[in-house]
Amino acid sequence: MKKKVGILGGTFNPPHIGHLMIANEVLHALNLDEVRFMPNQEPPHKEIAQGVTNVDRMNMVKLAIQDHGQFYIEPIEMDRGGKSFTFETMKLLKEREPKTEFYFIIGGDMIEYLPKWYKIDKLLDLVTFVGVNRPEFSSITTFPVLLVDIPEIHLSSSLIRERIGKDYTVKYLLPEKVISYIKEKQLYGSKRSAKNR
Ligand SMILES: Nc1ncnc2c1ncn2[C@@H]1O[C@H](COP(=O)(O)OP(=O)(O)OP(=O)(O)O)[C@@H](O)[C@H]1O
Ligand SMILES: O=C(O)c1ccc[n+]([C@@H]2O[C@H](COP(=O)([O-])O)[C@@H](O)[C@H]2O)c1
Repeated sequence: MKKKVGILGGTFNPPHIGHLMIANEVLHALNLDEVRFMPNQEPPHKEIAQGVTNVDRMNMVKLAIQDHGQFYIEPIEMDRGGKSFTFETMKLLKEREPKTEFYFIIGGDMIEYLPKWYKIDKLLDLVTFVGVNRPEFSSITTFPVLLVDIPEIHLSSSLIRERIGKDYTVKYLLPEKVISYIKEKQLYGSKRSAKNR
């Protein structure tokens, strides 16, 4: 039997419970062997908020996934310079692991963006896209996307960055270990002495 691997590509700035939940939902819905969290080096379509290094994003993802036996990190985009076009990445992964079936997991915002992805038609030959619903975005698309219905969570890394910047609570929105890392490194304008977590 072929190995079935989910890939959750993202900027993870920072990783939050939405990411963990969608990865776990898809893992079980499609009976995957594992899900790999794949932080991009340079997102093709947006700027990375300042003050956070690639190493910080990698470290935060590692901390976020460490308690789940079927979650792994995929460092391939961090190991390669330049913009992280998914087509280039998946071509490389397919060369390395020709027998693996890859399922690329995306939320509603990325489903809407699919027409603009680099070499999307060729990418569709390399992966099966798996879409999950996300509040305020549509999952309707003319592209072949396998939809997995998940409990919706109205949460984003942007909201977490904004709250931390205002010293407002983020407890339960991301793993405690990631919150401690953010405080320790004083990311997103957080202060070590912050009263709220
Ligand atoms: N709450 C959510 N519900 C469904 N999908 C999500 C959710 N949060 C993130 N995703 C999906 O996870 C993947 C990685 O997302 P990303 O790391 O960019 O987080 P984000 O919360 O969208 O970040 P930002 O607010 O900085 O743009 C994307 O495919 C995105 O659609
Ligand atoms: O290859 C592309 O053209 C492309 C365009 C937009 C997004 N992606 C990838 O989609 C994943 C989710 O993106 P994001 O912004 O939600 O972190 C991440 O792995 C991105 O590199 C890829």
